[in-house]
Amino acid sequence: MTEAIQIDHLSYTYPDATHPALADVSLDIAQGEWVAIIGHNGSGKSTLAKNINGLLAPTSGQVTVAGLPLTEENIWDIRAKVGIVFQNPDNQFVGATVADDVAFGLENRGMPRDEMIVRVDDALEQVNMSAFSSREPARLSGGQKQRVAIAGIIAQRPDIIILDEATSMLDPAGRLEVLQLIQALRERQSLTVLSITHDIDEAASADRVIILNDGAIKESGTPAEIFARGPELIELGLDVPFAERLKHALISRGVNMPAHYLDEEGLVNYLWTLHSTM
Ligand SMILES: Nc1ncnc2c1ncn2[C@@H]1O[C@H](COP(=O)(O)OP(=O)(O)OP(=O)(O)O)[C@@H](O)[C@H]1O
Repeated sequence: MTEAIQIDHLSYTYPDATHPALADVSLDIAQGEWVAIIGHNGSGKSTLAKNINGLLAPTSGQVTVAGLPLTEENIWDIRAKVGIVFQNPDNQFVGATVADDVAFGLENRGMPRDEMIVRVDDALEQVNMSAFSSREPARLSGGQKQRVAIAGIIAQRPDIIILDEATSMLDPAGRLEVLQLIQALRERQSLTVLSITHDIDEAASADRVIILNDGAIKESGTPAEIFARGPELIELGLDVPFAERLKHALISRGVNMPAHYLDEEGLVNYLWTLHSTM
């Protein structure tokens, strides 16, 4: 099976820097996998994303995307396979209406109008925004704006979507909207998702979580494996899910709690069993 993204011994040092922003990072992401990269400010997350879509060229090492080595000749083919949703929904709009905006990338590729209309309608339907196609993007909520930005990407039928802090400016409802959309898209098509995030709920939605620390991979595992290391995460300056923090607070007060990771629902269910045996 082709890996969606292969990163082999990637190092990157900014031209004016003495310390590498990425140091010997190796990572394979399978087609259809959802991987979340977490790490404190300055750990190298954005630098990694920029090395994956060719905005930066590795100082050493190799990046391969959908089987294509990232080189100057392949860069446009690779960018057609990788869509990036950025942090600020307001900076992503170019069209006067939602439909124009979703069509923009297709127009740039010179797609015939008939095919373009079908793709735009299909993409808006997939993000549940068909009813808004003639609206002005500026008047939408944050979550709706990010859904339109995602429609603009899926209209181009990429293999990989990178969410670069894509939910960080949204309120909790908007964040949930976007995460549920990504889940739904993945159920319908084999989409590889790489989310770079500070948001612990977004990381918890992934198949695998990778912790970057000082430009290197510190840990990699399922969300449950990673979040079970609560105190270690706090030491790395990372957020810990509410349920995990509560569990540790209860342990420190002498309550007997399971060692494995519990999400909120799991914690509530466990606390009920304690209550019923008292
Ligand atoms: N243009 C640049 N020139 C020099 N150094 C840079 C540049 N951009 C980033 N760096 C440095 O590279 C390291 C990694 O930065 P990067 O932005 O990739 O981290 P990050 O994990 O994405 O941080 P954040 O969560 O704040 O976005 C940091 O030490 C940062 O100061």
